[in-house]
Amino acid sequence: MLIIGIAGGTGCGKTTVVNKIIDELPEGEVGVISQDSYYKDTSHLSFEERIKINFDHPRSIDFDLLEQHLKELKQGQAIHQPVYSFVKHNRTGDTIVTHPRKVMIVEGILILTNPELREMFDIKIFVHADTDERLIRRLKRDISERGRDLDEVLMRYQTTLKPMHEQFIEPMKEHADIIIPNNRHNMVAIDILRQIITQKL
Ligand SMILES: Nc1ncnc2c1ncn2[C@@H]1O[C@H](COP(=O)(O)OP(=O)(O)O)[C@@H](O)[C@H]1O
Ligand SMILES: Nc1ccn([C@@H]2O[C@H](COP(=O)(O)O)[C@@H](O)[C@H]2O)c(=O)n1
Repeated sequence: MLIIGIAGGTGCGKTTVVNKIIDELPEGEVGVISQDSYYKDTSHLSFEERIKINFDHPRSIDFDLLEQHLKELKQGQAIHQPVYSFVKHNRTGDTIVTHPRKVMIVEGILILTNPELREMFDIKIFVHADTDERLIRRLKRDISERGRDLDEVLMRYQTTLKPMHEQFIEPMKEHADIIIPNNRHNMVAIDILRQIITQKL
């Protein structure tokens, strides 16, 4: 199994890059684990308490479960990946059965901050897009898909997104094997990745 970690700030285009890689490789060869599925269970908190959580800090992620699941996949076992709701700010209680594949991609803003997880990646990728570009994309996406409004996104941006990005995410470029510039759609980078993956397989 080839394990690829794809990190980068919110809105940089991680999910988009992952989907393009899936499109480029034979069907059924690629599986995906999203860090978003591993936000800690917050069922014990009220909604008002949940919205105050700093979702851009590594402590908001259940890295133990993420690591355990990746190990199980590596051993050939299927896992139950939690389903996360950005509207409820909590896991839904549902899970998706994720089967081991020849290529497993782990994507998320903070996945390179965890040393144990980092060790498990055969290839570490950092997707880069400029800060203003990411904020514009985030605004559009969170308003259309995640039930947010302008004030919510901007408040979160100023209080947690920007400072956490500078403290935890941007420095992780140092650990990356490949940095993909993604201010515009970058099909050349996807093609190079496809070649690297095919060669390694
Ligand atoms: N290279 C790009 N150029 C323009 N828009 C993009 C690009 N990559 C992604 N997007 C858009 O930006 C938004 C956020 O992208 P997404 O892949 O969800 O980012 P991430 O997973 O890193 O948060 C989506 O609406 C997506 O369609
Ligand atoms: N309840 C939540 C949980 C997370 N977020 C934000 O999601 C971002 C990470 O997801 P991407 O798909 O953008 O990589 C992160 O920046 C969190 O602020 C949220 O808004 N609400």
